[in-house]
Amino acid sequence: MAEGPTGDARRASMYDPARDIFAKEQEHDGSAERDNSTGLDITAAQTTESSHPARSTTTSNAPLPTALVVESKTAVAPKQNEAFLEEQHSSVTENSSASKRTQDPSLSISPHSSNRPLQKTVSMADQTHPPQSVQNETRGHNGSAAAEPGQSSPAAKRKIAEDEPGVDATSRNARQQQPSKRRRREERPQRAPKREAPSAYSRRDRSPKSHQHRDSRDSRSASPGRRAADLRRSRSPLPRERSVTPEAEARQRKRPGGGARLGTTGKDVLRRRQEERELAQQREVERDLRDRGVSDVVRQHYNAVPERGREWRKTDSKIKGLRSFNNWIKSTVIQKFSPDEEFLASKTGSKEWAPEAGGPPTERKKLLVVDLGCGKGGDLGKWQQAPQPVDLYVGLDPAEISIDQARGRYNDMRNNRNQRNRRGNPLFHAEFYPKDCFGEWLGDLRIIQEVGIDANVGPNSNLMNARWGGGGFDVVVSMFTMHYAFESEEKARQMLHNVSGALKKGGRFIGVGPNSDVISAKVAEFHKNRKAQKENISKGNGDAPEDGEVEDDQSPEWGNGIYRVRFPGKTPDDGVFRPPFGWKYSYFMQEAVEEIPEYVVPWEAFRYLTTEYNLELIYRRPFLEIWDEEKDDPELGPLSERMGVRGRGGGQLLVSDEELEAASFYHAFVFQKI
Ligand SMILES: C[S@@+](CC[C@H](N)C(=O)[O-])C[C@H]1O[C@@H](n2cnc3c(N)ncnc32)[C@H](O)[C@@H]1O
Repeated sequence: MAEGPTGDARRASMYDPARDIFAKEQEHDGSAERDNSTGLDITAAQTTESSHPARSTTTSNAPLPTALVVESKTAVAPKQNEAFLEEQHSSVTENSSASKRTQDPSLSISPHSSNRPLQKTVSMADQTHPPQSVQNETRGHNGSAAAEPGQSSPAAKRKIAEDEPGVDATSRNARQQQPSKRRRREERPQRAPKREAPSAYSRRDRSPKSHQHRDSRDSRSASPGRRAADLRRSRSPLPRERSVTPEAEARQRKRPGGGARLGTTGKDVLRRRQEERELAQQREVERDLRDRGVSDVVRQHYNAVPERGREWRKTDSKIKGLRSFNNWIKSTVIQKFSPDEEFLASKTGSKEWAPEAGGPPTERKKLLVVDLGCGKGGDLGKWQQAPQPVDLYVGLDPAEISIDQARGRYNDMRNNRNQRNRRGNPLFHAEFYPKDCFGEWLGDLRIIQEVGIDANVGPNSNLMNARWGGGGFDVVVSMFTMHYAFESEEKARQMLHNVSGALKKGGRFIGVGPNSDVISAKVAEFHKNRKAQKENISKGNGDAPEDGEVEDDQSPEWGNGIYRVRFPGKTPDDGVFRPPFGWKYSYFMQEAVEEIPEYVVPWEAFRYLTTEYNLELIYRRPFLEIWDEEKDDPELGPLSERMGVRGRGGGQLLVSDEELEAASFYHAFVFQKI
């Protein structure tokens, strides 16, 4: 049996399994009520059509940068999506009165969504957005100063003095009566803790003017004077967490003896609250343990996958065709979507500089990239070849051994005498950390803080604080990792909070992963065939069933000699995964992974969630369509030959039919932070 939703975080617009909707929570009577302003109904009526996937998808009608708008003619999406995003659109506009928003902060809609219709359902083929130049902004800095390492407390030092041999009690008393130097020092107002120097990445100003200077501020090329000036600049503090609970307020108001004046009712209330708090803590611990169960399996699995080296992968691997194909797809999305508008504009001739024209690459603004689930660093080379040079690459993954291997790979690249890429760009700076990117906040990593991450994103974000916010990364990337986030709503939201928080406005979220349309179609087909089989048998046609042959508890499974997908339990007859979280299946692929648990990422639910985090879809394609569209591109075509996807000189495909079938399980997507 596939697991149901496991997240129970209290947030605006949580998935409500009882009613199969994303509903806003209203606290006034203690019960969750649906708020139509953003609620998303996935009712039975709407989903009846979804078992017939339509060749259409939805996209917002917000204008996009020309260079980044890529029209999809063929992305497959269940029709259900049209209905529920349509509903979302109408309910947002119906309820968008400013007065309502101000009265109830939980209903606040992001500046973007309140200024324009949030969603419109259109076929991607119909997309004709006017260009929009996403303005680079000067953003507020939210990096926080690191605390100084702790020193031993004055009390502890006094205790040591008391125990000092050779010091008699009288002189000790005398010493204690005199206000000691130490005491006087303690009584002086404390100075603010010393701030640590920000890294070169933390001060990257996003105003166009400062672009000219940005690279000179890089720690590796900055002049001492400039760096000193950088260090002198103060950071804006993170918005302080306010005491929001009644208990916290009560604590602040409390005066000596106040407790005695509390009546029995007051004490009962406090006791009840205390019990509630303890219960909530206990639930949190239980949830942590449960989540850690699956995460540990995944982490241990990837830690155990051997690193066999490039030569083996290119020659001896039984799935070398598939490896090459998947790598080419990743390179393709990196090449197409990592550059920013300014860089693309310069390539199309509206600016003078272009790498081919011989301008030094360091004059250009370089990219700051964070890779969620970087594995063993297999994509480092792809980033090194990115058209717009990368300044910083941060690789994160919960598998510590993989992180060590990624770091090793990067060090090998550094030790290579020829570090420059085909375009002459130097090797970027990279850092690697073990991190669960879907269960934890990325902002507790120092390098992420220094570049910039804004906690104030998502459905609960506060408009006032949002003005100051904004992450500092140009690109967040998730290559074959997001399916681990859909274990629960809480994890899916944590992932999006990290992604949106880390991205600056206009930044791109690039990913590849299993395509739920393929999974839904396979599951629906499985149930259809079984139904037909049962009907056939009950009509007396066909052979009598073997014991357990047409049992209800059978579940879908498919694949071929190199890959296999297997659901351990019941699946929806129509292939529509409701609720959208926790649908576990096992995935097996030759050499790459043994059977490990993954979770369906129901595309429409994911799309809906992204809108709550100001992420706008700009591209989505199944892998095989990417090949069809890009294989003859003047750069990507030859790249496919160099990468061993096809023979030299436009030769034949070196990927077997079984490998292509395995590749058809995946799609690529790109969102832009708006
Ligand atoms: C199939 S590998 C992909 C690795 C790499 N992105 C690539 O494309 O080669 C999946 C990776 O996701 C990582 N992963 C699993 N759970 C994760 C989590 N909670 N946060 C970040 N990464 C995770 C695994 O450790 C593993 O390295």
